[in-house]
Amino acid sequence: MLKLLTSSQIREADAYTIANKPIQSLDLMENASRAFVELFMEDFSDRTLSISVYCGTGNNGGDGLAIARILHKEGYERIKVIIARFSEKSSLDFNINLDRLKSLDLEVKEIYRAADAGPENADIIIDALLGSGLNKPLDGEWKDLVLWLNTLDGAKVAVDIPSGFKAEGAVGRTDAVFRADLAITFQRARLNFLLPDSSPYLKYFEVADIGLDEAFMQDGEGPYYLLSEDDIRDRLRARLPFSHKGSYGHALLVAGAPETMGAALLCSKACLYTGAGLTSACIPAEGLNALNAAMPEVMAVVREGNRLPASLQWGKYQSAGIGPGLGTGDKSLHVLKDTLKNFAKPIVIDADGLNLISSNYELMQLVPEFSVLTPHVKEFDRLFGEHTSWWERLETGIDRAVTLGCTIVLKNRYTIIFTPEGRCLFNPTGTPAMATGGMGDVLTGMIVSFVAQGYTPEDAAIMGVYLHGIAGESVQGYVVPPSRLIEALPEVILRYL
Ligand SMILES: NC(=O)C1=CN([C@@H]2O[C@H](COP(=O)(O)OP(=O)(O)OC[C@H]3O[C@@H](n4cnc5c(N)ncnc54)[C@H](OP(=O)(O)O)[C@@H]3O)[C@@H](O)[C@H]2O)[C@H](O)CC1
Ligand SMILES: [K+]
Repeated sequence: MLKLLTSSQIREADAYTIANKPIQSLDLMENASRAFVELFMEDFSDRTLSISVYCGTGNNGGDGLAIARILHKEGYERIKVIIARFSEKSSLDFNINLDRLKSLDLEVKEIYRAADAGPENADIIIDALLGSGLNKPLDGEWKDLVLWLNTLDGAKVAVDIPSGFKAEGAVGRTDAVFRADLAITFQRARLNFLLPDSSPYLKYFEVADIGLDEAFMQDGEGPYYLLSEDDIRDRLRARLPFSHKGSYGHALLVAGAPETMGAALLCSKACLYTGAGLTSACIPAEGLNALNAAMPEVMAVVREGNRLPASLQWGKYQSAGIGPGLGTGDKSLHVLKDTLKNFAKPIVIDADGLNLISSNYELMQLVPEFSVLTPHVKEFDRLFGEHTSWWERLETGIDRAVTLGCTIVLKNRYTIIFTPEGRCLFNPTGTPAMATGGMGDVLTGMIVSFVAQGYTPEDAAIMGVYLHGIAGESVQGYVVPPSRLIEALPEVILRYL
């Protein structure tokens, strides 16, 4: 897991690296600028594109000057540098890079007011005005310049952080932020890049390694981490010789209503394809034909009149999940209550299971410790109250996971897993093509399956979320139908052994 850091922690890592490695601050700026250019060249390889680099006079601006110089060396022919002299101060490394730039045959313009900028019709606008040094919202000349840049047609690329964008903390709705198509950021993704509140200001980001001290960063304070494939390799166990279906657990999925049997079918199939030894679906009688026809491998536990059968032997299941397509009527409420009371082991709760708890919050007391709750944003807010920013949701998620002793999986482009110990893990896998109904049902089935196989609920959530995203990425196309994703699972999981 990569530790994710706040801007001030990255600045500490910067200072630590300079103090403890044989590297000067100017070299770090050179590293950062080279790393930026390497990634930039992959996206914009055409050397005839016109590029305007807008620089402040701090170190973000210093990066901009170094980037302009390196791009020139790389053969980009049409580079212009515009320096915003809106502050009397300038950093040492900025000044040195300005001297280095002056020896080159490049157009450099210094402006003292936003109104002096332009005309501008460059193909690419590089924003090196302000980076991690931002300490207040943009106003005055800065704001005017950024608002004007936002009106231009060129592709917009930010150095490190779009100017005016808060890398962490609640992102206020403001226009005074450079609206970047791409940010090439240094060393670690910024926390707010991973939250939907960044979407008006940033379409994509890439991370450039600039050589900051990794051990120092990993030891930093704070609950935020980014999952990586090593986290799956470290957890996933091979299926052993002489193992049999009993070795991989029996999973029970309490799901479906006559009109929403699809949800029950998807989560049961995902459970089966993720490797549970046995999968049983507890479904309404009306869905029995559908289950038998669609999935001969899955066994049925039939709910007549939406009542759990008295014969249900709870003890024979190693894991259970409840909620997909269950409905929110009174009988579904009884089914949920009985399941929570009788199963009495960590359980995966999704969709209508969560909606029922939202409207009957006393049920939360019945939720066994170490259970996994898998809300999307609306379900999260129904459960824990309305939020005005995703940053607030991060704070709530950490707090509730600890107080409830549960893992909470807040589903999104970068799904966030809050663990009972108070960690907050961002998942990088998945694609926007996965934004379609039924995806959540699949994830639930996967997590239940991993719990059945003996993984802890927290590990099952980590593996389920990460592999769900990888399986989604493996299906090519404009949209990923959940049933196609499920079919990719056995092969995708095998890659991580
Ligand atoms: N470790 C790294 O990640 C490295 C980062 N590098 C680059 O350096 C910047 C950070 O540079 P820094 O000089 O610290 O800060 P900025 O360039 O972002 O800002 C400069 C000064 O601007 C002032 N400021 C802050 N907010 C505003 C505002 N809203 N309006 C006007 N002015 C503002 C502030 O100075 P004050 O004296 O006014 O407080 C800033 O100090 C980082 O983003 C990277 O691009 C290095 O190149 C390599 C290592
Ligand atoms: K910037």
